[in-house]
Amino acid sequence: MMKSKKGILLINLGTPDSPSTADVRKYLDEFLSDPRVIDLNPLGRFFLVKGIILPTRSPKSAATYQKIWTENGSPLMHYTVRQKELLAERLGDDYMVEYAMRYQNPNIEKVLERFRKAKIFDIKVIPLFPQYASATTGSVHDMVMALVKNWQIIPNIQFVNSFPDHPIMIDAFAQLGNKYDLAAYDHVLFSFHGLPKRQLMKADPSGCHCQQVENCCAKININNQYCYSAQSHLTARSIAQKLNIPQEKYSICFQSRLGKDPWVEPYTSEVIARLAKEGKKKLLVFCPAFVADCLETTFEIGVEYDEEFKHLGGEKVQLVEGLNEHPRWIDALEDIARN
Ligand SMILES: C=CC1=C(C)c2cc3[nH]c(cc4nc(cc5[nH]c(cc1n2)c(C)c5CCC(=O)O)C(CCC(=O)O)=C4C)c(C)c3C=C
Ligand SMILES: [Fe+2]
Ligand SMILES: [Fe+2]
Repeated sequence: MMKSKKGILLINLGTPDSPSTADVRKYLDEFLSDPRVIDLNPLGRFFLVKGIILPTRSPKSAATYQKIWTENGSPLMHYTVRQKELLAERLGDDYMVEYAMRYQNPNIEKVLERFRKAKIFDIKVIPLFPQYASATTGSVHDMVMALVKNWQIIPNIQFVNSFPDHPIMIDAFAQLGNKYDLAAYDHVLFSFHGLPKRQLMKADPSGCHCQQVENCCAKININNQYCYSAQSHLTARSIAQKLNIPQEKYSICFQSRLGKDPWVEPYTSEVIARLAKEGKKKLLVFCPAFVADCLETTFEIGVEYDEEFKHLGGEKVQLVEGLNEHPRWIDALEDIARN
């Protein structure tokens, strides 16, 4: 067989084209209409998204996006582009590296067409989510499969599922943490993006482990190996171990709850309130569900939770910046791409 280049496709979640209310609404509409994200019946989802969430959340989210928007645009977009460029430099001429976003632009269909035009039919899809969730990685895989299913030559696609304890990525998070004097902080938080509890339970093939066994996420086993929460715990434990943070000095929590349904616990806001009540003054917060700074880290943790903690008597919530362009993270991406 002729040797052609190998394709590497990095895919992140997506971000609005601009921080205007109209563009944010368009983005939220596409995102929240995905049945893997709002996993209700189609009619229920339609009324919830179009009738309730979009009219109320679009202007509010747009105001927040305006605060985090930089001269380079959305941080999530900027760092995804840089990650693609830096990875391409590492991989050299044997590879064609592209990036796409699951929602909005650049869309996956257009980018897959670039591979087809370049006659590249050996493609590795790397969703930029260290922990698997049907709402993120699952949705990316679903979309790629739907798009290539009608191609004459169905490409040889390798789907990366997750990499919650990738040793080089863990090392990258640890190097970022080491920029701070850990001894100067009263407590360390590992705050992950949240997920509705029912979506966790759907990832348990036994139906009798997740949320039913005490400390169901404390160890990875056959029933929780694809559980977003169990994988998040694994990531946090691995970073804490690498940084020698004792168990009593760190907590794992989940942020960004949307709607009234129960989401994975404990909620970051409640953990922060408890720590303030216990008299803790300085918190260091890692956000290891994200490989780039974005609205959910820069604003929600770095601004909103900092203000909330101060209001409750604390002094500082210090956000550890995202992996972004860190060379050790690019090492990890290179390893994932090559192996
Ligand atoms: C890192 C993994 C992510 C999971 C899991 C996830 C699940 C999830 N998210 C929502 C709703 C929203 N998320 C929003 C922003 C957002 N989410 C992620 C990642 C995960 N989401 C990222 C990287 C971002 C930031 C994008 C950016 O442009 O910076 C938003 C939009 C912002 C806002 O209005 O708060 C919503 C809404 C649900 C419902 C969900 C699981 C079901
Ligand atoms: Fe999200
Ligand atoms: Fe669990």
